[in-house]
Amino acid sequence: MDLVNHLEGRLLFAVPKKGRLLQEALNLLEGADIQFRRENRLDIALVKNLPIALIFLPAADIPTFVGEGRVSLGITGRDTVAEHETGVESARRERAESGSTTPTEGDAHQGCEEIMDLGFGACKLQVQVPVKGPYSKPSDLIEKNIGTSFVHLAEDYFAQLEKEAGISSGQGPRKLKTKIIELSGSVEAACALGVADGIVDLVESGETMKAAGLTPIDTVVSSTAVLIKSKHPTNPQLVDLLASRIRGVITAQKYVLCQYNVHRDQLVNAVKITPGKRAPTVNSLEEEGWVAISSMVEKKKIATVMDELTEVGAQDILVLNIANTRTG
Ligand SMILES: Nc1ncnc2c1ncn2[C@@H]1O[C@H](COP(=O)(O)OP(=O)(O)OP(=O)(O)O)[C@@H](O)[C@H]1O
Ligand SMILES: O=P(O)(O)OC[C@H]1O[C@H](OP(=O)(O)OP(=O)(O)O)[C@H](O)[C@@H]1O
Repeated sequence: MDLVNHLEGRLLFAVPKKGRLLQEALNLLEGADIQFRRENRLDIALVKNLPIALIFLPAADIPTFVGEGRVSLGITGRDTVAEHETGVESARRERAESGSTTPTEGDAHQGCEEIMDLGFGACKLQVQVPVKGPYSKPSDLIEKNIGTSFVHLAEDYFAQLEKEAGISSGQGPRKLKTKIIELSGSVEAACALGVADGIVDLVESGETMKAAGLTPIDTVVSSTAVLIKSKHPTNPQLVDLLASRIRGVITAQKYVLCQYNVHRDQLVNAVKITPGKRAPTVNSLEEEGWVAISSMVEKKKIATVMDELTEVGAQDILVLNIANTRTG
């Protein structure tokens, strides 16, 4: 089937085609009951149960498609959104300063709006230097060579440093004294191979940089995966519906339901321990003086909460996983 000709009337939703965000993004789509089958080697998949087409794109390109309004919705890293928006802004500024009338990427750009943090893909874009080297603070790298895949964020960062040091006359790559070298991957190898004095690259566990003999000296951006939308989506109601479903899945993943019985004398203390998202549900038990409480609790806090409930005399404490939610 020629899928490209079946996109009419469908909301386009961009999903990372590979890499770190792919699996978690697919899990979210499944949780939101977005049903599709991706044919081998095809980067478009029609959704069976909703008027949506999924477009599988490199995570770094998704802000371009969404920002220009070609695709209405996307899942990508906040770092890629920041890089794209910074690039557009810098192109606009350069153009305005030069008085040029040649169209640039920024002309088609309406902008991306972040709908929500998706809670996975946490990483930091950091300035890294060789452990056994002469650089210990970011300003030591002014006028040096910097390797990165995030050229616009790096340019902005060093423009700011140069300004603070009283070296540069303003922003923009042409005025920068520090040399930003664009690399598309394995950025951590650049220092050891003599291409760069320092790098600006993503770090999660820190293992890659440690193995490459590098150490962080600053963080440029902290990132997680985000759901973004274009300024003028083709079907705003469907965007809201999908956002609501995805929010429900994320909440379900983040919380558990805690149920227990406690004596009415301890009700105030118990409610302090499990205040719930809105408020706990409290029901009377058939047994005189006792109540049954059920409340949503953040998964990461549940062990401590159970300890504290036990201390106030709670009994029959049960913790249940939540399959899905729609909460206020
Ligand atoms: N080590 C990491 N830990 C967690 N998230 C990361 C990590 N590296 C990257 N990310 C996140 O995942 C996004 C996609 O990066 P990833 O390297 O997986 O993409 P990719 O499309 O495979 O790109 P490339 O081919 O350049 O590696 C990044 O923009 C960032 O938000
Ligand atoms: O802190 P860590 O958990 O070790 O992760 C950091 C590494 O992950 C990313 O690279 P990726 O594996 O995507 O490879 P690439 O940059 O060479 O494409 C990033 O560019 C670092 O190299």
